[in-house]
Amino acid sequence: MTTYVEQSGLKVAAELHDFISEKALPGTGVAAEAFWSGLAELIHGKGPRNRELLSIREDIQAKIDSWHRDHRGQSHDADAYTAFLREIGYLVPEGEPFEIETENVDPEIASTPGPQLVVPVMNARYALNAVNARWGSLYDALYGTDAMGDLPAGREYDAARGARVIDWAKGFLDEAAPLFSGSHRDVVGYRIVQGGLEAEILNDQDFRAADATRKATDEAPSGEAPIATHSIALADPTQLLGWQGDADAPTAILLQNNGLKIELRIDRNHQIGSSDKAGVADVVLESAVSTIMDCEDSVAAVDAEDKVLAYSNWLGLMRGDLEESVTKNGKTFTRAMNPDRVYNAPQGDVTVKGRSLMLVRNVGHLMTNPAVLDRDGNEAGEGLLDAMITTLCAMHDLQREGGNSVHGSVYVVKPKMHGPDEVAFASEIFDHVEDALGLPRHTVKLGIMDEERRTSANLMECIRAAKHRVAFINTGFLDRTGDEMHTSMEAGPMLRKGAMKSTLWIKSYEDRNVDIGLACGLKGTAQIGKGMWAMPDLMADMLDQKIGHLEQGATCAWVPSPTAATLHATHYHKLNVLDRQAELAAGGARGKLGDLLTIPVHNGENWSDAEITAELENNAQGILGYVVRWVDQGVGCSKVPDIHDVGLMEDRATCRISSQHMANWLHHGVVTRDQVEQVLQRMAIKVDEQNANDPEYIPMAPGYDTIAYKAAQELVYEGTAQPSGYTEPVLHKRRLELKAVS
Ligand SMILES: CC(=O)SCCNC(=O)CCNC(=O)[C@H](O)C(C)(C)COP(=O)(O)OP(=O)(O)OC[C@H]1O[C@@H](n2cnc3c(N)ncnc32)[C@H](O)[C@@H]1OP(=O)(O)O
Ligand SMILES: O=CC(=O)O
Ligand SMILES: [Mg+2]
Repeated sequence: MTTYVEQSGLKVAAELHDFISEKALPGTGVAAEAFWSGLAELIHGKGPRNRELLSIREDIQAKIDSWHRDHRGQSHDADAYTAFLREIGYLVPEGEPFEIETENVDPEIASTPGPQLVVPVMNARYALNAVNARWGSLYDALYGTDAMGDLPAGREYDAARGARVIDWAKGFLDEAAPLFSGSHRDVVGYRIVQGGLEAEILNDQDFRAADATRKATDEAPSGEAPIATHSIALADPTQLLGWQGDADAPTAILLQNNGLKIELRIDRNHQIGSSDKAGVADVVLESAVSTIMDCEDSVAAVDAEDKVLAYSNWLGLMRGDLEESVTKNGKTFTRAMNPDRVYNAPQGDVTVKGRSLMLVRNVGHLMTNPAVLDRDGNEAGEGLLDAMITTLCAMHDLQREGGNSVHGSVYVVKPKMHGPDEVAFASEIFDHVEDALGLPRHTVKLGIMDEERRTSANLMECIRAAKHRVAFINTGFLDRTGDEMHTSMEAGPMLRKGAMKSTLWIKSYEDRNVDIGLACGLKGTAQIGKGMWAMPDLMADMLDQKIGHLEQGATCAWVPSPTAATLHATHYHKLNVLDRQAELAAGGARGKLGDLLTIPVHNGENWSDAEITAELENNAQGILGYVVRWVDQGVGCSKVPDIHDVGLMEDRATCRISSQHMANWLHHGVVTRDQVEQVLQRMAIKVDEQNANDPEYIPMAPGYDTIAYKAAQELVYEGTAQPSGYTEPVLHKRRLELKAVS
């Protein structure tokens, strides 16, 4: 039973009340009375509009459903469909061209293309790891993953594999920070001479003849024995930003390329450095330039207890004092936030950020939460709570030097908004929050997730609706795929999930997002981001493919882990995104609205029984593997093996896709309910096996009546009725049920 405290007409769960009064408010200068009355006004003042926007969603969806039912059996008339979407207000008129006017944006967002990490904020261990993932070891990322094509064979250090890592990394340095001539592979020592980097390379006679431009350090008179070494500068000497240690024997060298930093760590006593010609012990890359601390799809937060954990961790990150005791490989240590890094430089010391720039993802407009009840006893809008409380917590950062934002901004990512009115509403919420907390107007910057079809279709107007706040737009293609299916649920059976990647709508969606972002002046002020790499263990594939996001013009793209951030960072050294954006802008818009509105229903081909079963099994396994941890253990993001045993990142958005897909095929009779139930049961056995080593695991078979199993059934069987196809209502309800019985 939740104990509530009466406050300004609200009922606030006691643990949330204590958190706000004792932890979040002190030090902000905001009086308790001002906070609670501001929250009450927000909930009572904006709650009705919030509910109205949700009912507009339902109303529009009902009209689209009817249109498809009325046109069933006829060939699709794209013009009539588009006219209908305009008539019902799904498509709104586009206004005059404009440019965003967001101010005080930190360079990590405005002008430094690089990886963006996402992390469940309720997991302090991971969140701290994420904030420290601003810097990551390239050697470790290459050695410990399949990035070079294979995995390490055992736990002992494999020197041959180590040599391949070093060779890869030095080849990378030759591209990102080339020497005037020769290769980093041949360097036997680095030093700083007159503020410039000099790389020592062993002489050879041919080299001397071939390269008259090099600088010899101990040049021997002509005719005498060959000199031992000669020094070579960087091809672009301005790439050197600083160093640590003596100029003659630096311990670290800081380089920069395309706005991203690279640190060579030099230590001839280190296990790796001692066997390296140049004493290089590691190549450390600036990796997660920014990180989204996620209160949304990667967490399971259903009540005050959960929300307080999420808010406490965010507060600790904003105060800079979050710590967690971590036990790893038999050792226990305290994980805290890394300090900034200081280097020598010709013009004095250079300090660079040691931590990733943090954004916080609030929840969208849909859910409510029992942590606070309004004056009528209804649960408060969770998005309203997040807005007020995450901003309050971020005020601790605004009041200290050397924290997260050096420009006095708070970065909030707002997901799952449908169209410009909902974006305008989000901006109004933050107007209210700023007034209540005494913050200057537009302190809070907004990241707009372009992940619902009505937002993609009206993206320019969505950006205009928050033009003083927009700090990013991002193609959340996972939710977007779920919404694609739900919006056109009545149009017919959808393509197989894997085929969605090569559809016309998705290409147009990705292109248009960049086109519109550039046209609205985001370049140099705000991020244009792309989606998650959802296969955390397939790093070779990521290295191969994710550069595509930069080619598409994205200044950041999501990665699931620090290691992925380090590897993805190498892409930003290979391709200068700001140049690419200039090229794309000059080429004109590519994505077409007509293509965006094509519906990915299957084209009449006959799927074999085996294909249908494979599709069902894949989806069922993903749902069940995710739901068992969400409902039974409160884990909102998991790595779940698919039917090929590839670990996939599953969160609420991927669960939305799988459940909507199954619901769609069931709805259109591609499969029967019996077939679905058999597959769910078969996959439940498999998921039970996969979790056999987890002592806290609650098996689903042979009863198939656990709360988690029922959640999976409901997500599928009631899938067509879920608002926008979201999984939150079912997951929250079932998790609360589980919490109540345990
Ligand atoms: C559609 C969307 O909305 S996408 C956005 C939501 N998704 C996410 O946020 C994904 C975030 N990623 C994750 O949660 C995890 O990487 C998972 C669940 C995918 C995999 O987690 P695990 O199975 O525990 O990963 P694995 O065992 O390979 O690695 C664990 C180590 O990596 C670290 N790690 C993994 N993911 C992250 C992360 N996102 N941030 C920081 N550290 C991380 C952990 O701290 C841990 O290291 P430690 O022992 O030193 O603490
Ligand atoms: O939030 C991201 C997505 O892909 O959905
Ligand atoms: Mg999403």
